[in-house]
Amino acid sequence: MPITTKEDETIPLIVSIDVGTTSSRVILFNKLGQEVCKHQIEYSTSASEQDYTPAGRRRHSEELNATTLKEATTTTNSTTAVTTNSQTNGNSNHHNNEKDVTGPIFSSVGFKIEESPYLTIEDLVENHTVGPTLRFPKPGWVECNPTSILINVLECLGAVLQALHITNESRIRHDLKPYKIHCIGIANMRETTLVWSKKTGLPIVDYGIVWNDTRNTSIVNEKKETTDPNLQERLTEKTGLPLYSTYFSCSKLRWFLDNVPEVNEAYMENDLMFGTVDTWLIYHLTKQHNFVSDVSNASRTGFMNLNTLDYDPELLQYWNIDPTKISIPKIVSSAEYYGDFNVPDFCEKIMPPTIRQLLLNFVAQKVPINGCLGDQSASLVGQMAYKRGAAKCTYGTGCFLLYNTGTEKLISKHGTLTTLGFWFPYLEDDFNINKPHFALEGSVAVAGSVVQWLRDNLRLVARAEDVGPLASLVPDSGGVVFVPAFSGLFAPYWDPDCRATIMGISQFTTASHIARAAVEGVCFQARAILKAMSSDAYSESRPNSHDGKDIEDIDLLEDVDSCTYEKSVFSTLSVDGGMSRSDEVMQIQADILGPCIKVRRSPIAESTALGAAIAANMGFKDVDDRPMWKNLQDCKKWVFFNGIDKSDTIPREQHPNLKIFTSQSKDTIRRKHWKLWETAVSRSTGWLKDVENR
Ligand SMILES: Nc1ncnc2c1ncn2[C@@H]1O[C@H](COP(=O)(O)OP(=O)(O)O)[C@@H](O)[C@H]1O
Ligand SMILES: O=P(O)(O)OC[C@H](O)CO
Repeated sequence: MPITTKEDETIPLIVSIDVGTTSSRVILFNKLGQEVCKHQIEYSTSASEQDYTPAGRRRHSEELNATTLKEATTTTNSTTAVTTNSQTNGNSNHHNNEKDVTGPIFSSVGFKIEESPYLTIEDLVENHTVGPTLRFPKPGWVECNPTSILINVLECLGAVLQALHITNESRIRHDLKPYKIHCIGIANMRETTLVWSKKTGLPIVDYGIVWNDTRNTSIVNEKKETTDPNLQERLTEKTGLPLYSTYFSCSKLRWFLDNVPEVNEAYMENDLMFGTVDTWLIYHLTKQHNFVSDVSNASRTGFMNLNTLDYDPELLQYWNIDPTKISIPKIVSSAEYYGDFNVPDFCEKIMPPTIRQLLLNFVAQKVPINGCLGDQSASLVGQMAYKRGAAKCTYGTGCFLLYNTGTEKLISKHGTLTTLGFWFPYLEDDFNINKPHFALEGSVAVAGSVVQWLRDNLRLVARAEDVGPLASLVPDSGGVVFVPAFSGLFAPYWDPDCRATIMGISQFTTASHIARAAVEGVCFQARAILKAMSSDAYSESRPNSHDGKDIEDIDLLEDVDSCTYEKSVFSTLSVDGGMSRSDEVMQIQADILGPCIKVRRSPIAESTALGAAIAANMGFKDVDDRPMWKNLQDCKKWVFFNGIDKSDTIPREQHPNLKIFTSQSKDTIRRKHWKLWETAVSRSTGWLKDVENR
């Protein structure tokens, strides 16, 4: 039975659901932005089958268990202590009690392994077959299973609710306030294209096409060749996107319609529903079956006009999509009521009884899903980069750098794209913060996925976290350059025909050189994006020239005499995401960027999930209903400064988990390496076309 208590006798929490490309997680956040409880499921890659159950869950070795538990215990104590201190207005006795009660249960890492049996899909499903969540059926093809995504989310939520239930019982026994969940926010990988039936709600085929899939290369190449350049320019102005990349949903939906008879049949019978992962989740996780997409996700479909924030008939027509034959989700803001949480029937049947009961109790509590953001927008919010000029870079499966341009839509002249950052309409009109905010985005298709490739395909390392130490065994890559273009090259190069290359190998080359070159390949792309964005931002602020020179001819990142930390447009790069956890990788990034930019690793490990929680909080129209924070400033005060009013009381640099990386590289060597990278890129581009023409 759910525990019922009066509102002021509870401590508020927000649930965040974060569906990444290679993992799903559910996190409970408190007012300090701390992870009170978390459960994560990591997916397999097809090259690592023996490490996974047939359903695609990563197997946990004894060794991994031991490490996780050790980390869990350490994190538990410190996390709980800070939480209690603020929530009880500094009552230290209370604090000590609470620490004892929650100690064994709460952690920010891997409590699940400690607290509940590790369930596999095979255990859950009787007569159903659920394939792996992520699969790579052919070169360049990346598919996800929409049903598995839902089940993973429910399993994560169930596990978290189970821990919360046990904790609350214990807290009540010890005369402590129980926790209460107020709302749910969602962050999700973007562009991934799913199609399902209006009649049944079930996927038409058992896969969605993931954002980094390149099966649509010929579609985009043909479109590019046959489209008048004036029209190309107009469409890019409307969408902010380089439409002839394989990246966006429009050409993926076109591929579905052209190549999968079942999808085309559903389209002809008006039974086809299209959506990205946000839409799929909200559709099935709300009682009302609400069919919506938040603006940040919709802006990645290639169908949305950034000027109207609605679908554009010309764009739909361009991709030959008849809107009368297909259901396309309504575009809504990032923070509003989307519906009350529900468990879809087809998932409920296959959940184990205890988890099912916990989920159904949760349904009875009518918890609203109130916030949704594409994951990169979510981490922009979670890093508190609300204001124009703020930037962040997230190193997950891919790497995504977003630069907040405020309410103004900036179209890049240097290869980055324009996207919708976030829209929180219920906030008070304070410097337009309640208006849609735009961002310039530099997207790198391959970041953590090259680490997975080294681990699963080459078996150079046993775990992702071993890559940094392996790469830093050598001082440089020994002349090796790795262009990790598994899915073509995204920003700022935009070449769907590029494929990954490793150049400069000699007998001197070791595994460490390859690992280092792989990591550098990601960091060089981040540098290329920063160079492009600096030029865009600089041209905007000083449109004429840079000391008489043409901006195109200047690498602002190497303008070391005038471009000091203080002067540079991007003096600090705020980073987060899986790969940023490695000190070695971030030092390599700082060395590649040089002295104009320092790398600042966020104290908030899960910025993306926190961003979704913030959106959910701001989705309550009435400020008095917002369970944790009154507005974004209030949120920053609690999350960054422990609720202390004067934000300068605790300098940000002294935040315990914050780490700054500065360049240790020599100017001449750094510049030489950058030239080598540019040469390698130019030799890798157009590879597929060259191969086909032979
Ligand atoms: N310590 C580490 N060093 C290098 N790479 C890492 C490390 N930890 C995780 N990764 C990489 O980060 C990725 C996972 O990051 P995450 O932010 O969870 O991604 P996503 O949201 O795309 O699932 C994986 O591809 C993994 O290889
Ligand atoms: O899975 P991530 O975190 O690398 O994010 C995927 C992006 O949303 C794709 O655009």
